[in-house]
Amino acid sequence: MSRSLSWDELKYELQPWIRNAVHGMGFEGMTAVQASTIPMFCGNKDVVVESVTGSGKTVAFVIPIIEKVINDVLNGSPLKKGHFYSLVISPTRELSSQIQGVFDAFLSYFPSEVCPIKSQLLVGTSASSVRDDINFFMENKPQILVGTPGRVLDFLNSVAVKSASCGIVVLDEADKLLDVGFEKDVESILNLLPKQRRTGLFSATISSAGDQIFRTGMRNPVKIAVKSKLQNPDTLDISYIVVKPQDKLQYLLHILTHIQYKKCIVYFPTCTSVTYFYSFMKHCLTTGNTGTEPDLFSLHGKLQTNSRLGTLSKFSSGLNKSVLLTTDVAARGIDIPEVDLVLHFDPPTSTEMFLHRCGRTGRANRVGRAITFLNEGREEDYVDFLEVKNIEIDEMPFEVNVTEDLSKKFETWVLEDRARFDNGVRAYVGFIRYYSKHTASSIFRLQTLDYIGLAKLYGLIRLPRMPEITQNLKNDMIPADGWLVQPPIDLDRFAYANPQMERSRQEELKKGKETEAKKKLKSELKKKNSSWSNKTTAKDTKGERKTKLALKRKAIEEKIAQEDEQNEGEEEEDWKDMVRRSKKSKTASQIQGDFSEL
Ligand SMILES: Nc1ncnc2c1ncn2[C@@H]1O[C@H](COP(=O)(O)OP(=O)(O)OP(=O)(O)O)[C@@H](O)[C@H]1O
Repeated sequence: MSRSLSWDELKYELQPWIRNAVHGMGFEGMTAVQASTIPMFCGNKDVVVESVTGSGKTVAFVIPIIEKVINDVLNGSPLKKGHFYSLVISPTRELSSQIQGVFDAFLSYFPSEVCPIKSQLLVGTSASSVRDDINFFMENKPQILVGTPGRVLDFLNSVAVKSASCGIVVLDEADKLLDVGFEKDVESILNLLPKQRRTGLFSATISSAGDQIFRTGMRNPVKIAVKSKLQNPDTLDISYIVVKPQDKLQYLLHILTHIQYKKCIVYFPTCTSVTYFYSFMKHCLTTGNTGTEPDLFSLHGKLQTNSRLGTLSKFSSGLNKSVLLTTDVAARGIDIPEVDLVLHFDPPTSTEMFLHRCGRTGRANRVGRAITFLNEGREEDYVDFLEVKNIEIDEMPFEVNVTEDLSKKFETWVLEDRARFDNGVRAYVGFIRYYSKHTASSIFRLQTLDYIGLAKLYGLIRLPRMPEITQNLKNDMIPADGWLVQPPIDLDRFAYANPQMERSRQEELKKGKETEAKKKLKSELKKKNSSWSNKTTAKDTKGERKTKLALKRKAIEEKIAQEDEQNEGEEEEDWKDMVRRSKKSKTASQIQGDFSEL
């Protein structure tokens, strides 16, 4: 998006009110992807569009959809009950809501006296059901629908909704939608739509969708790729910093409180790690009181839709320096112009996700910076790996001087509430599972992970028992009984701050102790019985030995008798002496044998 072209150069005649809209919205020129996509998609072509993050792909499909819908409204027969003209699918609720916002921004310029053009959002929320969506749809008669795959499919499956008039469909973040997880729903949606339709696939990383593209039922699609040699936008500066895992949080807090930025997004590996670090970071920032602390927000996929959308809107509109802690749920498509810093607490599991995360900044020709933390050791190879993939990355251009040691503060904070300890363990275990899913598996290896350093990063007081640790950490490196603090904590007395949770823990503890006592009693009884039976077996073996001895004695006596018969006149020997002699000779020969083998 380095150079913008005049809208006059567009090889398609836009409706006058759309020309007014683009200028009204401050889009003085068009971007390269808009210049190449709009004429194709407005003509009768199916399109597959790949262009770097923040290059204006949304407008590149919003204009053709509006053009077509208005054409249908003005020139076709009136839209029948339960019908709609177009559909946009995106992988997340946030992105769907954002896309609907772009439609509405354009449509606010449309002269409503002609005929109102409306859009409707279809995403799962606890506040509204599919039935509510259908009722709203029947009442408001929107021509344009935007939503996430699950809710769109449920909606289209209703008998009240008719898909026959849908003439244009867009899959935004198409590679994600065609990937496992969404692919089945998306395929079912496409099967419900008329075959004679226009289809557009859009993403910054569409090449990774591979053959899946051909399963979307497109007819001779035009591939539009707006790219330079690099996969990241020119205005986006990507750098890395190598740290010991246990120092990472100090570095993060230092960067967030010491460098210049307006809005920052920090990506964590899992929902649990977002919640966990959010609580501790909030604690650190509120007790820091240096006046440079940013406002902190958290967002992840396990939160209710309304709360997610609310957080995103507060983060976007806040006037203070703000930080959003999140997961990959907010990695694709989210467009918040003021975001000028992105931090990867850990690199994501795929290169595509790395590009999408970084691409939340440096959008639309604005300057942005993305920094990724790399754990000391093997992870440093990630730099070369990205360069091979045409992603330019340099060492972070400034020093971080961390003086404060957070470990004591973290330990005190964790010991205040057992729930924090539980969450820390959950976050740590979740991270290790996440780590095993890296596509660059020769770099991100479980075998070389610093399990103890990471446990310190997660504020753990004790290492959890998990196969990844026992298989990859040498026994002498595992601290006694897994304790990372000395003296060890009395876990029975480690309480939850929440009284209800503590009450049920106490009950469980009591029950556990009772079962333990019962078990002990049972095992003692078993021991008693088993020693009696052991005695019996001992008796048995004693008896057996006696019989064997008697047999042996009998054999010797017979032998003596035979020899006596043969050697008459020789002195009669006591059989006991003979036994002694034979035993002695056996031992002697044995010793001789042993020596000879030396
Ligand atoms: N012609 C234009 N001139 C200036 N800014 C534009 C233009 N078109 C779009 N923009 C702005 O560029 C920003 C990025 O646009 P958009 O969200 O569509 O990017 P994208 O290519 O879809 O990115 P991603 O791949 O991250 O989803 C938005 O803030 C949008 O308002």
